[in-house]
Amino acid sequence: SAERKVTGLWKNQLGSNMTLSALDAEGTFTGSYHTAVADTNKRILVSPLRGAQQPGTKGQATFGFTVQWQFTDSVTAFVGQCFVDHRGKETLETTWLLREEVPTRRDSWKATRIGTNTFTRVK
Ligand SMILES: O=C(CCCC[C@@H]1SC[C@@H]2NC(=O)N[C@@H]21)Nc1ccc([N+](=O)[O-])cc1
Repeated sequence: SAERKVTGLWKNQLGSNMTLSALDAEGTFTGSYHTAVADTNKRILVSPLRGAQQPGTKGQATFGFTVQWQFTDSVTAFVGQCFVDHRGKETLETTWLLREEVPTRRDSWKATRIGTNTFTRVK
C-alpha cells in the first residue's frame, strides 16, 4: 500500500494545530505545534517538535514526538498510531505526557500530566 505518512497538517479536539514535515528515510520527522490551550498565563508561541514513525502495516503507523514549548519550561511527549477508516479517513490516536519544571525534587510527584488527543487532517 502507499506508504501512508503522518506528514501534513493536523488538528485535535482542543483546537490545536500541528504540522508534521520532513520525513526522512529513517522515518524521523520534524514539525511545529500550535497549542490552543496552556496552563500558564504566558502568550502561547508555536513550538518545535521532533519525532519518529514506524512504517506500519496498511498505513497504520506508530509514532512518537516531543514538543519543546517555547513559552514555558515544559515539554510534552506524544505517542500514538495512525488509523485509517473504510473511507480512507485518517485519525491519529495519541497519549501524551506533559512535564512541567518544578522547583524541587520533592515537588516532582506533581510535575507530570497525562492525557489523550485525537487528531484529524486539516483539509
Ligand atoms: O501549558 C504548558 C505548555 C502547553 C501544553 C499544551 C498541552 S500538550 C497536551 C495537550 N494537547 C494540546 O494540544 N495541548 C495540551 N505547560 C505548562 C503547564 C503547566 C505548568 N504549571 O506550572 O502548572 C507550566 C507549564
